[in-house]
Amino acid sequence: MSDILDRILAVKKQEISATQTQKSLDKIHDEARAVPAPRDFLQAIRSRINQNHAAVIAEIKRASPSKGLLRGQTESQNVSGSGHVGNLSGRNPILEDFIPTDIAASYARNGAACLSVLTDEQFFMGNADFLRQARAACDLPVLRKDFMLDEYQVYEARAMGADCILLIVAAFFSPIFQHDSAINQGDSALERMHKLETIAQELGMAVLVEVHNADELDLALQLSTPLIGINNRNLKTFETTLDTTLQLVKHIPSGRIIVTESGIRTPADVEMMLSHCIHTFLIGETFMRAPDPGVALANLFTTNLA
Ligand SMILES: O=C(O)c1ccccc1NCC(=O)[C@H](O)[C@H](O)COP(=O)(O)O
Repeated sequence: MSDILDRILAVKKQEISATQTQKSLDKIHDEARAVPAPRDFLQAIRSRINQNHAAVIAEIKRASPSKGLLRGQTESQNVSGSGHVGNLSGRNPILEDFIPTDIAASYARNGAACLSVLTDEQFFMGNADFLRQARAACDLPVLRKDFMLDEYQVYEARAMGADCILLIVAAFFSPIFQHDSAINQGDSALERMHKLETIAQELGMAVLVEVHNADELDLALQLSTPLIGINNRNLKTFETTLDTTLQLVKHIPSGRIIVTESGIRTPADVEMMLSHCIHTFLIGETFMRAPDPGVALANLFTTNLA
């Protein structure tokens, strides 16, 4: 296995097959159609920008492969119930703990356009319940942040309440997709991405397509979604450089909404992106490490768009 993405995708392959054994594609398909209608992710971004504000997709991420635990505890956490931690005597849950409802409400109060919630359990300590809890605690549209390869995961995303899915182009260039016929079922990378995009759109969800380099961008631009995420994190070294966004943005035609993802930490980072007309940001770690993630958002985004 060459990098973290390959290791994550190998686990996703197992998960997809195990989950389908428990719940059939037909059943998850029905559940996806039975949940309340999706919230408009694109409109939430556009409306913040039209009001002269940066649009922030604020992430709820308990841990990450690059940084380990970011917020909360690893033990005694109730992930399947309310999301609230038991036994808090002597500690301040807002300051110390990972409580998706509180984080989501704070993000909403402080001007986030949308939420992003990690649902991957093994590498990010995420959970589908975190998405459900966060969405129920506010009116913001929610991105299911996970590693999609298969149509089952798109229906599953909608069934858990997601309003947007993520398609990481690198996942479809990976050895596991390219060489495993059980996963690709004869589809090329572009064919599979098209299929997943179409299902998401039919279900009323938006699609954020994510790239790290020019080859991935070529493929992303063949999809119809206007939302193009440029991830500043190198998945082999975990280093982030905002230069990735600045280089790739030159090759994106007008009419797309560019989302700069990963490694945004300081007001200077935000100002630099705004000065290059990049108005949409996906930020996790900087907010997760702050005592109150929503207040950290408000403090990072103090200026209006020009
Ligand atoms: O965050 C990681 O370590 C990571 C490792 C491997 C694949 C993806 C990873 N992160 C997913 C993301 O895209 C970020 O959570 C998101 O862009 C926010 O980044 P940040 O603001 O740096 O937390």
